[in-house]
Amino acid sequence: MADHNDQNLTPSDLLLAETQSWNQLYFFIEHVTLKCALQLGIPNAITKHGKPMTLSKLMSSLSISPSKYPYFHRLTRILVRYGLLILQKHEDNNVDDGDDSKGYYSLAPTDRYIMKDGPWNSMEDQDSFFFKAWNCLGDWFRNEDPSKFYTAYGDLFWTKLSRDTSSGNWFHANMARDSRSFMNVLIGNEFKDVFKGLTSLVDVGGGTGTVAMAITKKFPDMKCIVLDLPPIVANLQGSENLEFVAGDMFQKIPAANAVLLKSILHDWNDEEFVKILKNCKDAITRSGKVIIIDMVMENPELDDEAFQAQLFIDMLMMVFLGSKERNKKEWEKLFFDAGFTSYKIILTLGLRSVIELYP
Ligand SMILES: C[S@@+](CC[C@H](N)C(=O)[O-])C[C@H]1O[C@@H](n2cnc3c(N)ncnc32)[C@H](O)[C@@H]1O
Ligand SMILES: O=c1cc(-c2ccc(O)cc2)oc2c(O)c(O)ccc12
Repeated sequence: MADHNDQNLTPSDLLLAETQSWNQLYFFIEHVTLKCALQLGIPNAITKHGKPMTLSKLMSSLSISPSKYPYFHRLTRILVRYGLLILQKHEDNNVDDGDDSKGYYSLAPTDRYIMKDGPWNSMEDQDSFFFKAWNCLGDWFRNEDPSKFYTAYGDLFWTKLSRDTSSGNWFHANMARDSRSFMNVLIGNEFKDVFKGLTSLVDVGGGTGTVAMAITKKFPDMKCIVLDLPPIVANLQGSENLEFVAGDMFQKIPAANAVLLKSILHDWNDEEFVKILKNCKDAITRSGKVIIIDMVMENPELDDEAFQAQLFIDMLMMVFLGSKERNKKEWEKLFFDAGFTSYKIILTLGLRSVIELYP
C-alpha cells in the first residue's frame, strides 16, 4: 500500500524525490568536508608543494597513515565533486585496478580565495561563536528576539563583539580580508573614478581601516577619516592623511566631501538605515556624495551561483543581525525616505554593487 504522501507520485517521481531529499538533508556535508580539508591543511600542503601532488604524497605531507588511504581518497573524491580540488588523471591511469583516485591533485582557482587568505575561512577558531547562532533557527521564528544571535547569546551582535575580544578580533580580521580583496578589484582598475576628485572622505563603520588605507595609498592627497566604535579604533594609529575617530554613526558623522558605507547598511533595519543616511546627508557638502558598497538582490547581472551566495548572506544578516539584503526597489525607497534626490548604481563587482547617492 503506497504511503498517502506517495499516492500522487509516479515511481520515477518517487525515486527523484528520494535523491532530492538526500541532497537536501545532507547538503551540510559540503561544509563539513570543506572544514575537514581546512583542518587537515590540504590546501596549504598542496600550495606548499608548489605543484599538483599524488594522494600518497599528500597523505604523507599531512602525516596521515597509509592505512587511511581507503577513506582519505573518498574525502578527496567529494572535494573534487564540490570543485574544491582538481584531479588530473595519470596518462597511463590503469583503470583496471579500480582506483579512480590515481592522478595529481591541485587546488581549484576558487580555493586560493577560500582556503589560503580569503575572508571568512578562519571559522575553525570561532566554531562555537559562529555556528552556535545557526543552531535551532526555528526557535527564533517562535520568539520575539531581534535576531537568532540574540536568542543564542542574549546579546546583540555588535555588543557581543565589543565584549568578546577574540570574536571581535576574528570578525574584524575577516572584514579586513574581505575589504582587501574587494578594494584590490575596485581600485586596481578603472573603477577608481568613484574616488576621483575627492579631497576628503569618511569611511563610516570603516573597522580597522583596510579600505581607508587602500584609498589613501592610491589617492595620497585625500584626507580620510575612519569612524567606528571606540573599542574598534581605540588603539589604531593613523597617518598623515588617515585619522581614526571613535564615534557612533547614529549620533554624528564628521564632515567631508563624501561618505563611504561598505557592508554597513545591510546590517540595519529600514528605520536605522534611514537614520544613518540622514546623518550622512548632514555630513557631506552639497556637491558631495555617499558611496555605498553593498549587495543589490535580484540583480539581473548576476548568475544563479551569485544569487545563491547572496541568499546565503541574506540569511546571515537575518540570523546575526535581524537585518537584510535589499533589492533595487527597496534601496531606492529608503534613499528617498532619507531625503536624497538621486542615485546611480555605478557598477557591480561580484556579489556587490557600488552605488553613488546625491543629496
Ligand atoms: C560589517 S562591518 C563592515 C566593516 C567595513 N566597512 C568593511 O566593509 O570591511 C560593520 C562595521 O560597522 C561598525 N559599527 C557598528 N555599529 C556602529 C556605530 N553605531 N557607529 C559606527 N560604527 C559602527 C562595526 O564596528 C563594524 O566595523
Ligand atoms: O559574516 C559576514 C559576512 C559579510 C559579507 C561577506 C561577503 C560579502 O560579499 C558581503 C558581506 O558581511 C557581514 C556583515 O556585514 C556583518 O555585519 C556581520 C557578518 C558578516
